[in-house]
Amino acid sequence: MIGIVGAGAFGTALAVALGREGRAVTLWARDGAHVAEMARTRANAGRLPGVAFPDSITVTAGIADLKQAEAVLLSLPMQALRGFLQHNPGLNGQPLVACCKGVDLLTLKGPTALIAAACPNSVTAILTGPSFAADIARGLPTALTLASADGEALQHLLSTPTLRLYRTTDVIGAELGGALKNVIAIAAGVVMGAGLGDSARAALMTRGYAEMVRLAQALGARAETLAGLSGFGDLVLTCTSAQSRNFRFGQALGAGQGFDPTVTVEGAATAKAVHNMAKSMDIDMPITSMIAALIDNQITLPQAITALLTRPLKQE
Ligand SMILES: NC(=O)c1ccc[n+]([C@@H]2O[C@H](COP(=O)([O-])OP(=O)(O)OC[C@H]3O[C@@H](n4cnc5c(N)ncnc54)[C@H](O)[C@@H]3O)[C@@H](O)[C@H]2O)c1
Ligand SMILES: O=P(O)(O)OC[C@H](O)CO
Repeated sequence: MIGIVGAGAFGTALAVALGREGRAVTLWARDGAHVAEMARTRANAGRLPGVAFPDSITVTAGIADLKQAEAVLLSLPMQALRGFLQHNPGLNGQPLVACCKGVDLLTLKGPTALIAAACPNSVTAILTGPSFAADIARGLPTALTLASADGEALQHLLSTPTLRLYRTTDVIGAELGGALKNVIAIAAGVVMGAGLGDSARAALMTRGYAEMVRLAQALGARAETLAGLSGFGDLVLTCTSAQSRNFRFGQALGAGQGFDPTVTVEGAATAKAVHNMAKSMDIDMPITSMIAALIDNQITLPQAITALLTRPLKQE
């Protein structure tokens, strides 16, 4: 049995994709009423409308029901992961696969470091890469990165004919790719929302990628990991699709409009965390820092655009 923590869009989509292949999946959610509704309707109308649960999915509000899982996928928003782990020490010892993208604002740790700190007896991994929950749930072809010190068994456990997992041991590179691209996706949304055009977005994505690689390499990641699915691949997807919540949040910011605060926008907190991290390491991340300042209302949109366009001319 595969355990999944978090019945949001992504956790539910993974449950459906794996369940459709006949694999037994237990999907945990914290809210008993939500679990009861999913059990009754065999769907998660709030997060993944129009997708029926295969028979092999069981839903539960009891975390102990995941005790026998071959692996537990943690599909929670990044800023909720640390608290969840603190309150559920019983997971220690089980293989734990982070499915979240971001950096914890308080500790400046990524998901696998948080898991390793809370559950030192667990094998840890991260599943990341370009994938919208709705696409996965519809059975559309998707390729992801599974990063772990030794992820071969997990790769086979979690791959399906339409959900193809590529394996790497560069955990830090894979998780930073997923975390940092969300910040650049907000910036790409700002560019489009402010009406600066497709050429400006391409420039932003390219310079954004340069700063992603700069920080990741300084933290020990391999540049080729950033060039793969979890970095470049996810950057392209998220910066160019209105399916992305990070992109849509940026669009609203750029257009001076409000945005539903209940929608998960991982890049917002991660922008602040990465800005703090880069500052302490004396690494230049102008786009990320601009987005952090913009979200915090420390600068206005015209000021942000002017600051980026008037940076000293330099070699590419
Ligand atoms: N949605 C996608 O297309 C997609 C694709 C790839 C990766 N991801 C990643 O998956 C992670 C989860 O995103 P999502 O889209 O499923 O978000 P979501 O907003 O759809 O769902 C988040 C779920 O987590 C639950 N939750 C929040 N705080 C919790 C807590 N403290 N304890 C227990 N449960 C809690 C919520 O009730 C909700 O069910 C994010 O890091 C995101 O970047 C999402
Ligand atoms: O909707 P977003 O912006 O959280 O993006 C979802 C996934 O990360 C895309 O790979």
